[in-house]
Amino acid sequence: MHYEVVLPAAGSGKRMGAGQNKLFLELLDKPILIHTLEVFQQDPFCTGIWLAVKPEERVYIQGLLEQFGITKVKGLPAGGAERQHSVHSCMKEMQQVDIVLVHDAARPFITHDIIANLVQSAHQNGAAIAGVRAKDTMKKVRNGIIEETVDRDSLWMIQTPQAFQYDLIVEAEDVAEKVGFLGTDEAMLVERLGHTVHIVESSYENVKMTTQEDLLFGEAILRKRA
Ligand SMILES: Nc1ccn([C@@H]2O[C@H](COP(=O)(O)OP(=O)(O)OP(=O)(O)O)[C@@H](O)[C@H]2O)c(=O)n1
Ligand SMILES: C[C@](O)(CO)[C@H](O)COP(=O)(O)O
Repeated sequence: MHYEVVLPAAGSGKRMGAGQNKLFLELLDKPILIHTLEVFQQDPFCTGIWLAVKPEERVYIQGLLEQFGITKVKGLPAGGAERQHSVHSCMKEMQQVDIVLVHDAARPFITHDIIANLVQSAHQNGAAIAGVRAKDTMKKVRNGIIEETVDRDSLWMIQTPQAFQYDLIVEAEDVAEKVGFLGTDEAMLVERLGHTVHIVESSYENVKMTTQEDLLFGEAILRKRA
């Protein structure tokens, strides 16, 4: 089952504190962005990549694509103020396909087997997202006081990729924009339409490079996989 992937890469990396787009930081030998792009460049079922970028970074990124032989990129639309807007800008340029994956460019350790499971589930069910079971006890806190301990057995830590049948994610993004709804992932936009979203068990290695500590974990994963 073929798919196209949307990679939002237009963030500011505030929590990383690198003073630049965190996706340009190198893990061992190349930028985080290239590690992520190479997964999809090498996946035979990926027929196109859409990269949401900051306009001022477009030329630099185009240079990286050429340097590392990333040839599947179909477009570099301008990202928006929020991650959701960056994804939507790619969806507005993408032509009809069967399955669309949305994947944080800041998650370079996704694997082909998890992608394949997500694509298959989205093909069968309409929507499927990556996640792993919560490892810590989770509690609701208000004003520094524990309000509720949430049953951990039903809690998952949600990741990307998030896979959707094309028409479903287009409708969800368009409706969200129309009503001004802002979610922290694409699944929220589909859930609010009343559509079921399936979970596909992912890996604890599929970590999002968000803070400095994540870089240490990331380089350890690369060394383990070498
Ligand atoms: N307006 C935005 C915000 C985020 N992203 C992208 O969405 C992914 C996940 O977002 P996050 O990890 O939060 O990245 P940043 O927003 O850059 O990080 P921070 O919140 O620390 O500033 C990243 O690949 C980031 O580049 C994007 O394309 N457009
Ligand atoms: C989409 C996501 O990666 C799922 O966990 C997460 O919500 C992105 O959050 P961010 O603050 O935009 O990185």
